[in-house]
Amino acid sequence: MLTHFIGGGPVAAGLGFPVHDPVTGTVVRHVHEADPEVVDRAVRAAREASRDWAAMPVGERAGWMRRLAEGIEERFDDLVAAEVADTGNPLDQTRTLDVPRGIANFRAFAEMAAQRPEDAFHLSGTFSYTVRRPLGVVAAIIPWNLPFLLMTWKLAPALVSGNTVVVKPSEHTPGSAAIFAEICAAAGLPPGVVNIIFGHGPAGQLLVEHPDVNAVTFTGSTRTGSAIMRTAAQRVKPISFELGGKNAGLVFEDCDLDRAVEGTVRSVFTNGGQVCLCTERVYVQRSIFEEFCARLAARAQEVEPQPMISAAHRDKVLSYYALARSEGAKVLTGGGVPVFGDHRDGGYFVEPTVVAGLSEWSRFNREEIFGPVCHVAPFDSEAEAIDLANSSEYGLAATVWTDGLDRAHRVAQRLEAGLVWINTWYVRDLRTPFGGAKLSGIGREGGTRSLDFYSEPTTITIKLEQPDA
Ligand SMILES: NC(=O)C1=CN([C@@H]2O[C@H](COP(=O)(O)OP(=O)(O)OC[C@H]3O[C@@H](n4cnc5c(N)ncnc54)[C@H](O)[C@@H]3O)[C@@H](O)[C@H]2O)C=CC1
Ligand SMILES: O=C(O)/C=C/C=C(\O)C(=O)O
Repeated sequence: MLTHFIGGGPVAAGLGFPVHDPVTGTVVRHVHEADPEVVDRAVRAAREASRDWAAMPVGERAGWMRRLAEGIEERFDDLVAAEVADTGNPLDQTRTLDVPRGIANFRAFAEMAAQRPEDAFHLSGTFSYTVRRPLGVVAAIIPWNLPFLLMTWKLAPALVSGNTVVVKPSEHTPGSAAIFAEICAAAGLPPGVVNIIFGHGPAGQLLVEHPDVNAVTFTGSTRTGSAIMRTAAQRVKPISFELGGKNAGLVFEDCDLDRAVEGTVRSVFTNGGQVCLCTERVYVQRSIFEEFCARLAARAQEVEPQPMISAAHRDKVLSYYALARSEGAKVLTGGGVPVFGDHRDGGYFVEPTVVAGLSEWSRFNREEIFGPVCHVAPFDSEAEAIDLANSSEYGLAATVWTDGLDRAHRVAQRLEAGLVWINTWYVRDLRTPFGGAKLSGIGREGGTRSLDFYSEPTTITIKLEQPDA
């Protein structure tokens, strides 16, 4: 049974719960569930480690980040195997995206923190400069879709900024976090700097409400973000949220159609649509609408189905397929459950699906589905396309497909989204601000934005003696 990692060692406490393989539906491992005592123990361990870790020069902490990156490299295959077993994500994607990003996250934030200049200002006989102090103990609540990528995306900047951390991975995906605990122990990371507790939502809630937790970083659903915000509000804890999306793709008639179709296939179906950045609403200029739809539907039929994370999530996605039909949609392809005739029939698969014909105000077009599915609709003008894209309560990401340089920039700047990709999708530079507007989140992480969130500035102003004339 997987144990918590507290104060540098394993802690076997709390009841056990099973984790299922999404590909077959069978149990892959059992895990301890954190109870109030475990949560308290983890936060106390983090607090005890906090003073020495915060006092360490940033260059030394950056050295620890590089050692953790090396530890990930050494355990690369184990991490990939654990991640694939828990998530059902494609092996190739896990080898090229999820685990390599863990390495990149630690290396990138080590460099950015070590080289970061501080603010300094000179004003009429005074000199002001800013120093940054860590927040203390940070709670990191992680989802299941890209678990290792997202855990390390939060851990690296929090740690290098001098905070100690208690991580709660998703109940569906504890495996890679448990291996990361072994990596921390093998590297000799000071006990209590990283603590990992397992469990469901209530364990996360206990962590967020713990009086000795100073800040919360969360990626996941808007609904849970809202619950965490209510809890954190009681002690006015800083929060950083990356939440859901209902992302739009805009396909203009002056696009490279091959590139737009392939890019949309990627942006809709990657990871079974279980990435917050995936496109769920595609708007296509009317002159190319029929051709685009036919080509997208044909390509969707070639996409290898991927399991959803759980039976409950599969049922949720299927309920949206049913909803689309009941709302009067035309199903261009998919809409059901694939039959393989092998062990995968016990898993949580759904068919890659494209639908059309629904109103913008249908539930299907308003709510995040988080599956391999999109709705396609025509538009007539650039202004209408922008209005349609912005008509969502979410504002995370958008894609624009056009060969018109002026149009690309004009449209991108008018979209109410934290991230806009032009003629591409999901290209990441870790130095850029990452996050969303409206229901998609609060704040931005990435580069100096992460370092800002995980630290508190103090401005120091000194009166200068005037030099002798
Ligand atoms: N990145 C994203 O945009 C994601 C969106 N989702 C969406 O959310 C839906 C529900 O999936 P869930 O796995 O339930 O996502 P969730 O957002 O509820 O879970 C994410 C994490 O939050 C924890 N958590 C749940 N309730 C909590 C609380 N009250 N306080 C503190 N931590 C809490 C969970 O244990 C997990 O570690 C999915 O169907 C999908 O639509 C899910 C995962 C990621
Ligand atoms: O940082 C990335 O590259 C990806 C982030 C993805 C999410 O935050 C998500 O799917 O929730």
